Amino acid sequence: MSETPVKIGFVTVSDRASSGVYEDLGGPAMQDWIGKALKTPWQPEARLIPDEQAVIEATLKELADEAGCCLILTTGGTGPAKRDVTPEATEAVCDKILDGFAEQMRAVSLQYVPTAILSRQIAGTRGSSLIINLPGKPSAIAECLEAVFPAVPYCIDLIEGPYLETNEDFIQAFRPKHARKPQ
Ligand SMILES: Nc1ncnc2c1ncn2[C@@H]1O[C@H](COP(=O)(O)OP(=O)(O)OP(=O)(O)O)[C@@H](O)[C@H]1O
Ligand SMILES: Nc1nc2c(c(=O)[nH]1)N[C@H]1C(S)=C(S)[C@@H](COP(=O)(O)O)O[C@H]1N2
Repeated sequence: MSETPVKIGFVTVSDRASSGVYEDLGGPAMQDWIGKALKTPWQPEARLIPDEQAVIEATLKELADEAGCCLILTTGGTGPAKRDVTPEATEAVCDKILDGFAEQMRAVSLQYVPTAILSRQIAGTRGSSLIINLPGKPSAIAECLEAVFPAVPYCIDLIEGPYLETNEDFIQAFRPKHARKPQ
Protein backbone atom coordinates (compact mmCIF):
# COMPACT_ATOMS: atom_id res chain seq x y z
CA MET A 1 0.00 0.00 0.00
CA SER A 2 1.51 3.34 -0.98
CA GLU A 3 1.74 6.05 1.69
CA THR A 4 -0.20 9.29 1.11
CA PRO A 5 2.44 12.03 0.92
CA VAL A 6 2.50 14.51 3.77
CA LYS A 7 2.14 18.16 2.76
CA ILE A 8 4.87 20.71 3.44
CA GLY A 9 4.26 24.44 2.93
CA PHE A 10 6.96 26.69 1.46
CA VAL A 11 6.29 30.41 1.64
CA THR A 12 8.65 32.96 0.10
CA VAL A 13 7.90 36.40 1.51
CA SER A 14 9.64 38.94 -0.70
CA ASP A 15 8.43 42.12 -2.38
CA ARG A 16 11.12 41.82 -5.01
CA ALA A 17 10.90 38.11 -5.81
CA SER A 18 7.08 38.24 -5.89
CA SER A 19 7.10 41.19 -8.30
CA GLY A 20 9.69 39.60 -10.59
CA VAL A 21 12.62 41.93 -9.75
CA TYR A 22 14.67 38.81 -9.10
CA GLU A 23 14.08 35.11 -9.38
CA ASP A 24 12.91 33.42 -6.19
CA LEU A 25 15.79 31.22 -5.05
CA GLY A 26 14.45 30.82 -1.50
CA GLY A 27 11.45 28.62 -2.30
CA PRO A 28 13.50 26.15 -4.37
CA ALA A 29 16.29 26.13 -1.71
CA MET A 30 13.77 25.16 1.01
CA GLN A 31 12.30 22.42 -1.18
CA ASP A 32 15.73 21.13 -2.10
CA TRP A 33 16.74 20.88 1.57
CA ILE A 34 13.53 19.08 2.57
CA GLY A 35 13.99 16.74 -0.39
CA LYS A 36 17.34 15.67 1.05
CA ALA A 37 16.12 15.52 4.65
CA LEU A 38 12.84 13.61 4.47
CA LYS A 39 12.49 9.89 3.85
CA THR A 40 8.72 10.11 4.36
CA PRO A 41 6.99 10.85 1.02
CA TRP A 42 5.96 14.51 0.86
CA GLN A 43 4.46 16.99 -1.55
CA PRO A 44 5.04 20.74 -1.70
CA GLU A 45 2.54 23.57 -1.35
CA ALA A 46 4.59 26.55 -2.54
CA ARG A 47 3.58 30.22 -2.33
CA LEU A 48 5.41 33.42 -3.40
CA ILE A 49 3.94 36.53 -1.76
CA PRO A 50 4.84 40.18 -0.94
CA ASP A 51 5.72 41.52 2.52
CA GLU A 52 2.09 42.26 3.47
CA GLN A 53 1.05 41.11 6.94
CA ALA A 54 -2.55 40.30 5.95
CA VAL A 55 -1.39 38.25 2.95
CA ILE A 56 1.18 36.36 5.02
CA GLU A 57 -1.41 35.57 7.71
CA ALA A 58 -3.98 34.40 5.13
CA THR A 59 -1.37 32.23 3.41
CA LEU A 60 -0.25 30.59 6.66
CA LYS A 61 -3.85 29.92 7.68
CA GLU A 62 -4.69 28.43 4.29
CA LEU A 63 -1.64 26.15 4.33
CA ALA A 64 -2.31 25.00 7.90
CA ASP A 65 -6.11 24.76 7.96
CA GLU A 66 -7.11 23.98 4.37
CA ALA A 67 -4.08 22.34 2.75
CA GLY A 68 -3.25 20.50 6.01
CA CYS A 69 0.52 21.09 5.92
CA CYS A 70 2.24 19.55 8.95
CA LEU A 71 5.25 21.82 8.45
CA ILE A 72 5.30 25.32 6.95
CA LEU A 73 8.61 27.03 6.23
CA THR A 74 8.76 30.72 5.42
CA THR A 75 11.75 32.63 4.05
CA GLY A 76 12.22 36.40 4.12
CA GLY A 77 10.80 39.41 5.88
CA THR A 78 12.32 38.64 9.30
CA GLY A 79 14.63 41.66 9.61
CA PRO A 80 14.18 45.13 11.09
CA ALA A 81 13.24 46.92 7.83
CA LYS A 82 9.85 48.69 7.75
CA ARG A 83 8.22 46.11 5.50
CA ASP A 84 9.63 43.07 7.36
CA VAL A 85 6.55 41.64 9.10
CA THR A 86 6.81 37.85 8.74
CA PRO A 87 7.33 37.27 12.51
CA GLU A 88 4.33 39.48 13.36
CA ALA A 89 2.13 37.55 10.91
CA THR A 90 3.42 34.21 12.23
CA GLU A 91 2.80 35.18 15.84
CA ALA A 92 -0.72 36.36 14.98
CA VAL A 93 -1.73 32.97 13.55
CA CYS A 94 0.06 30.68 16.03
CA ASP A 95 -1.44 29.08 19.15
CA LYS A 96 1.96 28.52 20.75
CA ILE A 97 5.39 30.07 20.17
CA LEU A 98 8.42 27.76 20.41
CA ASP A 99 11.17 30.17 21.43
CA GLY A 100 13.88 27.50 21.38
CA PHE A 101 13.77 27.23 17.60
CA ALA A 102 14.57 30.92 17.10
CA GLU A 103 17.20 30.92 19.85
CA GLN A 104 18.99 27.99 18.26
CA MET A 105 18.73 29.33 14.68
CA ARG A 106 20.16 32.70 15.67
CA ALA A 107 22.93 31.13 17.78
CA VAL A 108 24.05 28.90 14.90
CA SER A 109 23.63 31.68 12.31
CA LEU A 110 25.98 33.90 14.35
CA GLN A 111 28.74 31.45 13.51
CA TYR A 112 28.22 32.42 9.85
CA VAL A 113 27.36 36.16 9.97
CA PRO A 114 27.40 38.80 12.73
CA THR A 115 24.19 40.22 11.24
CA ALA A 116 22.31 37.07 12.30
CA ILE A 117 21.12 39.07 15.32
CA LEU A 118 19.05 41.19 12.92
CA SER A 119 16.67 38.33 12.17
CA ARG A 120 13.54 38.35 14.31
CA GLN A 121 12.58 34.88 13.01
CA ILE A 122 10.21 32.85 15.21
CA ALA A 123 8.55 29.42 15.17
CA GLY A 124 5.24 28.25 16.51
CA THR A 125 2.33 25.90 16.12
CA ARG A 126 -1.11 26.38 14.65
CA GLY A 127 -3.24 23.28 15.29
CA SER A 128 -1.27 20.34 13.91
CA SER A 129 1.09 22.54 11.86
CA LEU A 130 4.56 23.70 12.82
CA ILE A 131 5.57 27.04 11.27
CA ILE A 132 9.25 28.05 11.11
CA ASN A 133 10.54 31.41 9.85
CA LEU A 134 13.84 31.48 7.98
CA PRO A 135 15.78 34.58 6.88
CA GLY A 136 15.50 35.72 3.24
CA LYS A 137 19.10 35.08 2.23
CA PRO A 138 18.94 31.74 0.36
CA SER A 139 22.17 30.52 2.04
CA ALA A 140 20.55 31.03 5.48
CA ILE A 141 18.00 28.32 4.75
CA ALA A 142 20.29 25.30 5.12
CA GLU A 143 22.20 26.99 7.97
CA CYS A 144 19.01 27.41 10.00
CA LEU A 145 17.31 24.13 9.10
CA GLU A 146 20.40 22.10 10.04
CA ALA A 147 20.30 23.77 13.44
CA VAL A 148 16.72 22.86 14.35
CA PHE A 149 15.47 20.06 12.14
CA PRO A 150 16.49 17.24 14.53
CA ALA A 151 13.65 18.41 16.81
CA VAL A 152 11.05 18.86 14.06
CA PRO A 153 9.70 15.27 13.70
CA TYR A 154 9.10 14.87 17.45
CA CYS A 155 7.49 18.31 17.63
CA ILE A 156 5.10 17.25 14.86
CA ASP A 157 4.36 14.00 16.78
CA LEU A 158 3.43 16.10 19.82
CA ILE A 159 1.00 18.28 17.85
CA GLU A 160 -0.59 15.12 16.40
CA GLY A 161 0.78 15.47 12.89
CA PRO A 162 2.20 12.61 10.80
CA TYR A 163 5.21 10.52 11.87
CA LEU A 164 8.11 11.95 9.85
CA GLU A 165 11.25 9.95 9.11
CA THR A 166 14.49 11.51 7.95
CA ASN A 167 17.32 10.33 5.72
CA GLU A 168 19.78 9.62 8.52
CA ASP A 169 22.89 10.11 6.40
CA PHE A 170 21.72 13.72 5.81
CA ILE A 171 20.09 14.68 9.13
CA GLN A 172 19.22 12.64 12.20
CA ALA A 173 15.94 13.29 13.97
CA PHE A 174 15.91 12.94 17.74
CA ARG A 175 12.94 11.30 19.47
CA PRO A 176 12.79 10.04 23.04
CA LYS A 177 12.91 6.21 23.05
CA HIS A 178 9.22 5.82 23.94
CA ALA A 179 8.24 7.87 20.89
CA ARG A 180 10.22 5.82 18.33
CA LYS A 181 8.26 3.50 16.04
CA PRO A 182 9.86 0.09 15.55
CA GLN A 183 11.59 -0.17 12.14
N1 LIG B 1 13.47 34.85 -2.33
C1 LIG B 1 14.73 35.25 -2.64
N2 LIG B 1 15.34 34.75 -3.74
C2 LIG B 1 16.60 35.13 -4.05
N3 LIG B 1 17.34 35.96 -3.31
C3 LIG B 1 16.78 36.48 -2.22
C4 LIG B 1 15.44 36.15 -1.81
N4 LIG B 1 15.15 36.85 -0.68
C5 LIG B 1 16.25 37.53 -0.38
N5 LIG B 1 17.23 37.32 -1.29
C6 LIG B 1 18.57 37.88 -1.30
O1 LIG B 1 18.97 38.14 0.02
C7 LIG B 1 19.30 39.54 0.16
C8 LIG B 1 18.79 40.03 1.51
O2 LIG B 1 17.41 39.90 1.51
P1 LIG B 1 16.47 41.09 2.06
O3 LIG B 1 16.47 41.02 3.54
O4 LIG B 1 16.79 42.38 1.43
O5 LIG B 1 15.12 40.56 1.42
P2 LIG B 1 13.71 40.33 2.00
O6 LIG B 1 13.28 41.40 2.96
O7 LIG B 1 13.65 38.96 2.49
O8 LIG B 1 12.91 40.48 0.62
P3 LIG B 1 12.42 41.84 -0.12
O9 LIG B 1 13.29 42.98 0.30
O10 LIG B 1 12.50 41.57 -1.58
O11 LIG B 1 10.99 41.94 0.30
C9 LIG B 1 18.64 40.22 -1.03
O12 LIG B 1 19.35 41.33 -1.46
C10 LIG B 1 18.66 39.15 -2.08
O13 LIG B 1 19.92 39.15 -2.75
N1 LIG C 1 22.13 31.97 8.77
C1 LIG C 1 21.95 33.24 8.39
N2 LIG C 1 21.15 34.03 9.11
C2 LIG C 1 20.96 35.32 8.74
C3 LIG C 1 21.61 35.85 7.59
C4 LIG C 1 22.46 34.99 6.85
O1 LIG C 1 23.05 35.36 5.83
N3 LIG C 1 22.62 33.69 7.28
N4 LIG C 1 21.38 37.17 7.25
C5 LIG C 1 20.99 38.08 8.32
C6 LIG C 1 20.56 39.38 7.84
S1 LIG C 1 21.73 40.29 7.02
C7 LIG C 1 19.30 39.89 8.06
S2 LIG C 1 18.90 41.50 7.64
C8 LIG C 1 18.29 39.10 8.75
C9 LIG C 1 16.87 39.26 8.24
O2 LIG C 1 16.74 38.87 6.88
P1 LIG C 1 15.34 38.85 6.13
O3 LIG C 1 14.66 40.16 6.35
O4 LIG C 1 15.70 38.62 4.69
O5 LIG C 1 14.51 37.71 6.65
O6 LIG C 1 18.63 37.70 8.75
C10 LIG C 1 19.96 37.49 9.27
N5 LIG C 1 20.14 36.09 9.49
